[in-house]
Amino acid sequence: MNIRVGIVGISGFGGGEALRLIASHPSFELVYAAGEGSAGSPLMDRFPGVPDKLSELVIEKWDPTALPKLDVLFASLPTGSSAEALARVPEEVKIVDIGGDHRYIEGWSYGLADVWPDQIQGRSRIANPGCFPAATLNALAPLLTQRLIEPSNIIIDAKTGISGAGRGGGASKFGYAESNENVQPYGLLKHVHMPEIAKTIEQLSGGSAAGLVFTPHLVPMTRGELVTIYCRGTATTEQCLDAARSFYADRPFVRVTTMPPQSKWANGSNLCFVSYAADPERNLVIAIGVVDNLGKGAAGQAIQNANLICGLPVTAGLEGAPVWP
Ligand SMILES: NC(=O)C1=CN([C@@H]2O[C@H](COP(=O)(O)OP(=O)(O)OC[C@H]3O[C@@H](n4cnc5c(N)ncnc54)[C@H](OP(=O)(O)O)[C@@H]3O)[C@@H](O)[C@H]2O)C=CC1
Ligand SMILES: CC(=O)N[C@@H](CCC(=O)OP(=O)(O)O)C(=O)O
Repeated sequence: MNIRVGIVGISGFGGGEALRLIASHPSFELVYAAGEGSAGSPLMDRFPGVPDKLSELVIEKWDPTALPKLDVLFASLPTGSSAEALARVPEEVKIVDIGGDHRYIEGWSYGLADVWPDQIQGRSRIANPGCFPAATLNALAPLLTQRLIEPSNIIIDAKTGISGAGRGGGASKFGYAESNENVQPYGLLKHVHMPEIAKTIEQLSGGSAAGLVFTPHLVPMTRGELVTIYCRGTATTEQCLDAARSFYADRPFVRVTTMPPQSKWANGSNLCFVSYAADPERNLVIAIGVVDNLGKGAAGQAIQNANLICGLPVTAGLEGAPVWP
């Protein structure tokens, strides 16, 4: 079965990763590529390694009212620039928005695909989670649903590869000289991912996430993301691991490990690794989550969501092993 798909924002990091995954997807056929500055370029010029079957495709100027016949559109536009245009996409075209404009917005389902796939199946407007929420919420979901931690006392310390900031334009602040051998905290106290993390914590636990603290750091790697989450609770390490093993028993993309996971384990894949260490006497639970920011953090989870809304096996096109080293 061929499902006709398009990508807007294909020249960017998220769009490019969606292209890579769709190129080898068993059911998706890429028939539409769009952008702004890249419009008019043959796909081959932007991505010289693109498979032959896609070599004729030319990037079009993004116009939601001039789409070819499409079943699914992946939108990978800068947050803040997709809401108005996506509202004009015909109703019959399903949308997965990789950007941040539709998270917890009426009419859109929050696509936390490993946690609540049943809330995604059958929908046609999916807001993909941000990259940090993807790593964080997958690690926390088993603990919150089993009431093993207090939802109101969670501190997230996150590290991300530079590609998390996107390809950017000429004014990009993430050149080699600034980023290499440098660690940079940012978004203190008010990062844009706080609301979606807090809302999901509250939804999963039924309690308040009022004390949430989240501090991301840019580290000098291309891809990858690791979150270390400090929580209050009296569960043991084994109880946390068991809760996660049973929560993710039939979820192919989340691996529960006893060893603390490393960012490289997930690179190039849609996998998420979670692990836990707890000391009941100190009322302390540490949860760790690892994703590839462009995989589970963006395009991988977007394909997973598209599989769910198209009624395909959830693993279709996502079975490739991570890249290592
Ligand atoms: N990078 C990551 O790890 C993650 C990113 N995201 C989100 O995904 C979205 C895309 O991010 P990312 O790929 O990193 O960003 P990039 O900056 O790499 O790419 C964004 C692309 O959007 C296109 N674009 C910008 N403005 C317009 C417009 N007006 N019309 C059409 N196309 C436009 C640009 O294409 P052109 O070259 O043609 O101008 C550009 O290539 C963002 O919302 C981001 O926050 C989410 C999770 C993780
Ligand atoms: C390194 C870096 O800048 N990362 C981005 C997260 C990318 C992402 O998930 O963005 P959206 O929520 O906009 O989709 C950030 O912290 O904002």
